[in-house]
Amino acid sequence: MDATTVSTTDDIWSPSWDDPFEPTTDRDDEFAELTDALRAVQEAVTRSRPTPDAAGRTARTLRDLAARLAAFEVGEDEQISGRRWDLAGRGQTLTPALHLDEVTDNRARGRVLVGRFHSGRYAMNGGVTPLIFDEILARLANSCGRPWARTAYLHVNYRAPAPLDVELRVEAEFAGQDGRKRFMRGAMHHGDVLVADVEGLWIELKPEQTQNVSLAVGRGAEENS
Ligand SMILES: CCCCCCCCCCCC(=O)SCCNC(=O)CCNC(=O)[C@H](O)C(C)(C)COP(=O)(O)OP(=O)(O)OC[C@H]1O[C@@H](n2cnc3c(N)ncnc32)[C@H](O)[C@@H]1OP(=O)(O)O
Repeated sequence: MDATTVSTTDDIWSPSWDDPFEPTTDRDDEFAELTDALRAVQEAVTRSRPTPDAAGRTARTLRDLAARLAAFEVGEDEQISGRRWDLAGRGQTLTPALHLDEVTDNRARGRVLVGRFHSGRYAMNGGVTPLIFDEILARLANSCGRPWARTAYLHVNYRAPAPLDVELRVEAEFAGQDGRKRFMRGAMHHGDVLVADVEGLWIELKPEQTQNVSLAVGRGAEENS
């Protein structure tokens, strides 16, 4: 490991901003297991063609599980999902689980395997490619103590269909900085085949931009009523 290379341990994935989203302390493997199980359900539902009776029974079981978890509901700043920086996929299931192998000051690389849940037809859905790029580029843009920045754009070029159920390599590069603007680049490969590449812009947030946008929108609606 050279001087600029960082390991994929918890402290690296701790975000650099001031608290409210401080990584959760209950780093139980059971939550990782729960996320994996949810991914398995997503995949199984997608792959299946159940009878109406089986679909109905499964739906009732899933609703029952949702009701049981509702008893543990917390605010977004307290939830675990999306904040398990140590896990591939951060404990969320919107994006395919990205395994990050390396993040340095200016480069990141990882691997991802996409199942049928994220399929368009026989290949990865076109909307999923930006999700994966956003994940790795954002990690790099916001890593190594840099103040928090938000995606301004992602320009994705689709070069070849991305096959399912095989490992895809994903790379990101910190291409340059101009004031608050951070220019990012990335690429996705299957073997030697370039599947997609991307250019992205991240903008460092001003303090007032770190507020809860949804709350601000809610307040605006109340004031206008
Ligand atoms: C404590 C709790 C923490 C909490 C922290 C919470 C962080 C949440 C982060 C979540 C991460 C995400 O999921 S991000 C989700 C997806 N992204 C978003 O929702 C972003 C929505 N957009 C925005 O919020 C805003 O547009 C920003 C922040 C990106 C930029 O707005 P701004 O700060 O007013 O910037 P502005 O002055 O207009 O522009 C600055 C410079 O960037 C350039 N610029 C701006 N946008 C673009 C663009 N799309 N394409 C080209 N260039 C652009 C401008 O020309 C200018 O260049 P020059 O004139 O200086 O040369």
